[in-house]
Amino acid sequence: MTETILKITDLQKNFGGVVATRDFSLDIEKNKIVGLIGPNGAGKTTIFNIITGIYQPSGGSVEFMGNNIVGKKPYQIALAGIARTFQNIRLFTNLSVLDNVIIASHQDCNYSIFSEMTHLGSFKKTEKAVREHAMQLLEMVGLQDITNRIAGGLPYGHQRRLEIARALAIHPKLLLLDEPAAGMNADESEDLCNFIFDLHRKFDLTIFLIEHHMDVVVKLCDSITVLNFGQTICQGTPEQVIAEPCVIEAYLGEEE
Ligand SMILES: Nc1ncnc2c1ncn2[C@@H]1O[C@H](COP(=O)(O)OP(=O)(O)OP(=O)(O)O)[C@@H](O)[C@H]1O
Repeated sequence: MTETILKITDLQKNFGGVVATRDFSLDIEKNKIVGLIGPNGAGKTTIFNIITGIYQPSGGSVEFMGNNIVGKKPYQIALAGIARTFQNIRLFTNLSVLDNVIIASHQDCNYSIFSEMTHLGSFKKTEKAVREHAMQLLEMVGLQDITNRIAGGLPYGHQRRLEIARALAIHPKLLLLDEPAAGMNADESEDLCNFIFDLHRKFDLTIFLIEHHMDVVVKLCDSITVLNFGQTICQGTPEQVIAEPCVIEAYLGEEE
């Protein structure tokens, strides 16, 4: 039986006179990989920003695992189980690879300020567990040999992997990836696809991704939604979507 993990209904977002999202609805089933594509300015990132609580919608609803998440703060949504990466990678560039993941894990800890200040009891145990978990995540994303390197000095592909390790540190059920293959060549994109498939399997994750590289979207996704001017113009399997004349005109034509 299928289970809807994210239900978006009639979402609207206006920025003054600009309608960034218009009557957008989408159901995402648990354990699927779903793509969101469309030309620049179509409203894709705005949808991610609404799901993650960065923007409040002008109308409509977003339900995650049956609960309305509109109005919740970004950290509450993260703790509920939605993690994301950004179009422009966000890391603590002056900190080590390991510390970047440890800091991300702290969002998920529940020790008190008192135990933190006194370094007593649960804090010590939690710190040890956090560190071990961070190391496990770094191993999963293939960065286990460079845990002491400074994040800002890593090659681009490694920074992407580190950002994903940080996202995984909060034990998400739904992972939003905003243009994970941006700036990658064909070989790097191929590696990324295998990496995402691997994560999807190992962590039992549902993945919702924005991507301009059509080969990546077609390879990864169970279904794709195409957006133009804030509205869905087409939705279906990769094969259905790439055969749609309106998609070729609005998106693929532009790429060519
Ligand atoms: N904070 C904001 N203030 C005003 N307008 C905004 C804001 N954020 C987005 N917009 C506008 O909303 C529209 C959709 O932008 P959005 O970034 O969601 O598009 P996108 O599909 O993600 O584009 P890209 O592929 O270039 O990242 C654009 O017209 C954009 O200028």
